[in-house]
Amino acid sequence: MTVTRGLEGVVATTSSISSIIDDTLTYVGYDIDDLAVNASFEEVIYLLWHRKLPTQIELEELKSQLADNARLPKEVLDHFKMYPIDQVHPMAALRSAVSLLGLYDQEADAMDEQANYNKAIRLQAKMPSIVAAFARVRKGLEPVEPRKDLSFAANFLYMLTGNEPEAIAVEAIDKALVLHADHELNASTFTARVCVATLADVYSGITAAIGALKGPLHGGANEAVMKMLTEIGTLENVDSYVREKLEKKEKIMGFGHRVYRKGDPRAKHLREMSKKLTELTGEPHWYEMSTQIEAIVTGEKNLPPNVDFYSASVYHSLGIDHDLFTPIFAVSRVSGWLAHILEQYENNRLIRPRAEYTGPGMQKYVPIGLRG
Ligand SMILES: CC(=O)SCCNC(=O)CCNC(=O)[C@H](O)C(C)(C)COP(=O)(O)OP(=O)(O)OC[C@H]1O[C@@H](n2cnc3c(N)ncnc32)[C@H](O)[C@@H]1OP(=O)(O)O
Ligand SMILES: O=C([O-])CC(=O)C(=O)O
Repeated sequence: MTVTRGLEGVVATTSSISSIIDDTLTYVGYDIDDLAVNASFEEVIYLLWHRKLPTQIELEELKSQLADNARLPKEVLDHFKMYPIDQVHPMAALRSAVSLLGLYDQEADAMDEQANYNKAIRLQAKMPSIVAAFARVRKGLEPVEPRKDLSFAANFLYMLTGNEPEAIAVEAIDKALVLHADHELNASTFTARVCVATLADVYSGITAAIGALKGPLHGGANEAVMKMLTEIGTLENVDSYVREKLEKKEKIMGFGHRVYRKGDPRAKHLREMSKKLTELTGEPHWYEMSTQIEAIVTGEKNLPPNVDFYSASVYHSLGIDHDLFTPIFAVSRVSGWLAHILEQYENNRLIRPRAEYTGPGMQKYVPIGLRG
């Protein structure tokens, strides 16, 4: 047996959803640079699920299906009030709420194509409602009902704050959602596919994927980046902080990638947004600190920033609580997870690799009374 640690370079499936070749990311053949500038998140959802861009009529239909399904069942909202609110990370709340949603979906275990598509719509529609409602309930505020006249991105911000968001904030969130939507066989998507390849239901797959995204080596890195920026505090502290960490062989969050070598093509869009938003909020130091960190880490380790690095200062500039950064990633990535789950069901085979055993050789059972 040959063991490939972390499955690096192992090709575990075929997929027609997204690809990363020579540091270029495409969704269904469309370059992420093109989509980031031109497409709305709703168009991207359609693209990932149908492998084609929607016509105007198809887009309107998807938007109204999402709007019609955005309300949360009362049971989920009531459940939030039972959580030990001070200790619960919003990713844990999201993971639990998605699992709970499955209990109230009468089609939860139906496996036909239409039922699975219906569940995809419901989950995509309800994820931002869960994140926004939890964020409010934990502050003692009432959840805000979703509106049918707003875009997906605008509705999310509206449910979070209770106010109609400014155009610049909607533009930033919409672009962030487009950029995070899918990424080939990343850890959380692989988790979702492994889970549903047992023919488990869609809710199980998404619950598992949220768990995988939560870790700081994956989606949790965006929150960790903001923690680092806050700890550093000022431009003057950047140099010593970063060099000390590198000397101690500690990781700088938001840098490095398993697949990209020259750089993550999504990072430049978020860098640009970070510059614009931090200037607008009168806090350019978050961007300046970030670029200085980038210069040191790239210079010393030849490690470029990944998608999580500049998204931190973008979300911070929008006034979003730091522990909601990863849940926002999930609100976007659920579109990719769902596309992969539907693709897995279309041509399923159980995913079951092997492990090379490194424990002791054959041993004889010793009754408990005779053990030393
Ligand atoms: C959406 C996303 O999931 S993007 C990734 C988000 N995660 C992060 O930003 C966390 C920080 N980055 C990392 O931990 C890694 O780069 C990962 C997890 C993204 C990729 O991991 P791997 O492909 O397994 O690379 P691995 O961790 O083995 O690193 C290879 C080498 O680069 C170094 N390295 C990798 N990332 C970093 C980093 N961020 N800071 C400092 N050194 C790093 C490692 O220490 C290692 O050095 P060594 O060979 O001297 O021991
Ligand atoms: O692909 C990966 O390993 C991680 C990543 O960048 C993502 O999921 O967006």
